[in-house]
Amino acid sequence: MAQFVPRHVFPHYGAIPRSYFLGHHRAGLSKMKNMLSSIDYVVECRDYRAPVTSINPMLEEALGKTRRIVVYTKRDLGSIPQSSAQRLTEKKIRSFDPDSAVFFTSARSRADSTQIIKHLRNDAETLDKIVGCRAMVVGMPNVGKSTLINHLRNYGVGKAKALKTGGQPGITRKIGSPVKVIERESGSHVYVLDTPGVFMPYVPNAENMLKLALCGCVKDAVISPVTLVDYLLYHINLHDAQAYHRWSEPTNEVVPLLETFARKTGLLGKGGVPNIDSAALHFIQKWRAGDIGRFLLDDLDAEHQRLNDPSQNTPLSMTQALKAERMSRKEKSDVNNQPE
Ligand SMILES: Nc1nc2c(ncn2[C@@H]2O[C@H](COP(=O)(O)OP(=O)(O)OP(=O)(O)O)[C@@H](O)[C@H]2O)c(=O)[nH]1
Repeated sequence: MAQFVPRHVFPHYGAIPRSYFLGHHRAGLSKMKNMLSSIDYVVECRDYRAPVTSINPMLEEALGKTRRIVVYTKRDLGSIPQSSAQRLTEKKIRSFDPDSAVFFTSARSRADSTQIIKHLRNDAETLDKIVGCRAMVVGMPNVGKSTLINHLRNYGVGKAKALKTGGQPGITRKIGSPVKVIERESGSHVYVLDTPGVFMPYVPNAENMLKLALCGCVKDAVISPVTLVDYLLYHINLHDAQAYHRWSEPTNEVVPLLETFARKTGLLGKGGVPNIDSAALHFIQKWRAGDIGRFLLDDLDAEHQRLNDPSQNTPLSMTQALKAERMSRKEKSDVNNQPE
């Protein structure tokens, strides 16, 4: 049998939507900015599977110089615990933020969250604050902010879950009340505030939009699930084309893969016809649960080069991003209104 050759380039970035900036994102961002003067720390969450792509330049711009802790969430979905690959990956990720305290967390690991508690507890600059220390947890939608706060509370003060979490973005819509995560004898306790996930007004690079959608930062209905699985398949094949052997031989063809997947998992419509969209959503869910390989969607070496090359590294300001989003909407409506 001929040897399987994965695709080295993903062929169709064409008609992918590039924005998902909702009313509560805009309102949340503006409220966060107004609250900054009463905040000691920003805890910025990024997704471990897309450590560079899940940085939101809008948040970086808005939150400016406030002291920052960077937390890469969902570590369990991006690497194998204690492996040398994990150590190397995390060394590279750390190098992106040499001036911030950087943590990697998995909701399954108590030790990961405890490291953050230790850091906050020992922070000399907030030890003697009479009113206590306030940290605001920010990041893209669905990145795991509320989950992180629940864990910090549980491991810090032994209390049960305080915040609602869920598999789709937008569970948190407003800035929450302070949640105590550390008690200090001095009375300078540490409180953490949850915030609504904020997306960008416009994502200049269509591939980044696919990565963010796969990580769950945009609602599943925004991009066709079959396109998402096609893009995921491209990545899976580059890492381990055996990862889906339960359902299919290695393949670069998304529809036949989804047909066999639907047959083998019983996702059939009328007359036993495979339900392709439903199969695509289930396939993505399996990957999000860590069942079809654990790897990063970002190429860290390429990202490192890009970040060090000023000609390739011009993040859009909020105004530019909003303008780009308006232009893209106008282009779309012009195309739709053209006579046949
Ligand atoms: N496997 C895994 N899943 C996680 C982890 N952290 C969070 N999740 C899951 O990710 C989903 C989103 O988590 P949330 O805590 O609701 O995310 P959020 O950032 O508060 O979301 P918004 O309400 O959109 O702002 C939930 O299904 C969590 O169970 C993690 O470390 N590992």
